[in-house]
Formats: sequence, structure tokens, C-alpha cells
Amino acid sequence: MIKFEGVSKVFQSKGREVAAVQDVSLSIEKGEIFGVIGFSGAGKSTLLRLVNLLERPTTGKVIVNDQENLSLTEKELRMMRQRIGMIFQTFNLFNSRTVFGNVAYPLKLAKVPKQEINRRVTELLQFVGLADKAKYYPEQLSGGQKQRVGIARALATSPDILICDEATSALDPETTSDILNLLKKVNEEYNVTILLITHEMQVIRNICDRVAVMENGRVIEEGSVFDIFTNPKTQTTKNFISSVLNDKISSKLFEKLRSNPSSRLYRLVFTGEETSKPLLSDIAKSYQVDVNIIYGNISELQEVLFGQLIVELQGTDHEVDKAVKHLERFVQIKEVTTHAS
Ligand SMILES: Nc1ncnc2c1ncn2[C@@H]1O[C@H](COP(=O)(O)OP(=O)(O)OP(=O)(O)O)[C@@H](O)[C@H]1O
Repeated sequence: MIKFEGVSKVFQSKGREVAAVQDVSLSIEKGEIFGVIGFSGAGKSTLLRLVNLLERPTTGKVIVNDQENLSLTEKELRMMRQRIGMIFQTFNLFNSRTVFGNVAYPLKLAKVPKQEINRRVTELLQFVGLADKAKYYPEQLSGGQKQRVGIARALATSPDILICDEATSALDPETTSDILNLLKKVNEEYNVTILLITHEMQVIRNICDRVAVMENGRVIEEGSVFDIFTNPKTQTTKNFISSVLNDKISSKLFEKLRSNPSSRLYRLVFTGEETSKPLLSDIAKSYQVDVNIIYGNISELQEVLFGQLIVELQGTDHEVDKAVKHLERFVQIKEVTTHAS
């Protein structure tokens, strides 16, 4: 649906070159919700803007619906842009137009007959839960309501792709959750492929199927949300995950636990079926070790259970090694050697 093939974008800024996107290859499939996460300056917005040619790639190809966007004529480009809706962090609504007028605007531009505009706008306002706000002006709405208008407007021309530029970054957590649910509904009921960028792992966890992590213009990690959460490879990804799973112990507690020479700390990661196995009582029975649970959580990711435990294993090195070998057969297990690991 959207393909980036070896795409780079270099800006000339005050006599020097800024490589905003560097050699990115990604494939976003029809019907999925794909998230790109990264810190400020990672290149996310630039990557997004390459999709509808708001930025032109310096090298490489961006292919949307099997067409390379640089090869499009002006008319084809206009048509392609109608197939791609976009929503923004700052909503970008017309303050002088009503809610109805904002949603109707792209349809007017596309010269859709008035009666059809009325029908479509009414349907969309119903869909986003703002049927009773048609005559309001943006300044009379909350942030969440403004973003609902933004979503309705982006859907007006029935696009197959919706790109979301930090769509929930200006919203409080509860409103963020409402808007994410609405985006999920857009994806499922209108079968719209969604490409979103964010710096919040919560957004990725809540609605994305797959994710790419960007740093310094490059994609440093990519995969299903489940794989990335359960088996992150880079420190940046681990840091993003920690921001939502709260899976680190404090340095004070770590030092306290370390002061006991006959104990070792391990992080266990369980997925799916393994979350229901009595592994810890098994090792306590089978080996001369005591098990002390320091920290634990279980969450659901893409409808699969995913649990993490930090446990203290007390016993001789020999017995602890045997217990670890046993656990390794069922779960990911790693010794915790610093409070941040
Ligand atoms: N038009 C431009 N001219 C010069 N440099 C630019 C331009 N647009 C972006 N950059 C630079 O490219 C890099 C990537 O910027 P980009 O906005 O894509 O990152 P981002 O991950 O979206 O960050 P943010 O969330 O802060 O917008 C930054 O160093 C930025 O300063």
C-alpha cells in the first residue's frame, strides 16, 4: 500500500546539510495500523510528508498504491492526495468555518454536489460522535472534539489511507484513549490503512499492528508490536517500552538486593500460554532455591498475554544455575546486573 524503498531526504539549512531521513525501506500493508515512533528530530514528520509529496525524496522511491509518487502528473498527484487523509497535532481547522463547513471543505474543493455533501458530512459527524455540533465553531470545542472534526474532515473524500501526525500529542490521557478508539474504528469500519507517527509508546501499544522505531533519520528496529514489546533489540526501543510498562526497579532497591551475596536477580518475560504455567513453584520444588518476586506485571498486547517478572533467586551458584537452565526452556530469562537492565 505504501512502500519506502531506500528513501533519504536531505535538507540544506544555513549552508549545511541535514539528513532528516536516511536510507529508509518500509512496507505498510493494506488494512494495517502502522506506527513510527521516535524522539523529537528523529525524522518522523519528514517521513510522513514524503508519502503525499509534501516533501520530495532526495534519493529512493515512495510508492503509494503501486504508483511511484514522483512519476505522477499534477492531476494524478491531486487525485492521489484525495485518497490520503491527514490529521495533525494542532488540528489545523478553519476557525471561521463551522464544524459542518470544515468537514464539507474538501468535498467542495472536489466539486461534489451540494446534496451529496450534506449527506456525507451528516454521516461523518454521526460517525465521529459530533452530530449535535454541526453548527459550532472550532473555538467552542474541546481538543478532543476538534480532533474528531479533523478526523471527519480527513475522511470526507473517502480515502484509503489516513496519515496521523502526532494526532493525540496535544490531548490528555483520557481524550487520547477516546481518539485512539475512534482511529481503530476508522480502520475497521472504513477499512482505512493508517500510518501514524508519535513519540508515545502508549499510542503504539494501544492501536498499532506494526511499528518502526526511528533514530537520527534511520529505522533502527521494526516489527509487530508484540515482537517489539517482548523482544526489543535496541536501547532506544527498550527505553520507549519502559515508559509504558514501568518495568525497571529503582537503583536504591537494586543496591539493597545486591547486598545479599547469595542472591541473584533475573528478569523473566512470559508470553501467551507460558503466563499460566506454575514455573516458579516448579523450580522451588525441584532445586534448592528460594524464589522471591520483586516486581511483576501482566499486560495484553494484540490479544496475547505478556508478562514480566523480576525475581530474586537465592541459593548456591550451582543450584541457581540449574534453576535458570530449567526456566530457559520456557521463558526469556536474563540476569539483571544494573538497575536499568
Ligand atoms: N524544512 C527543513 N529544513 C531544514 N531542516 C529540516 C526541515 N525539516 C526538518 N528538518 C530537520 O530534519 C530533522 C528531522 O526533523 P523531523 O521534523 O522530520 O523530525 P521528527 O521526528 O518529526 O521530530 P518532531 O517530533 O520534533 O517534529 C531535524 O533535525 C529537523 O531540524
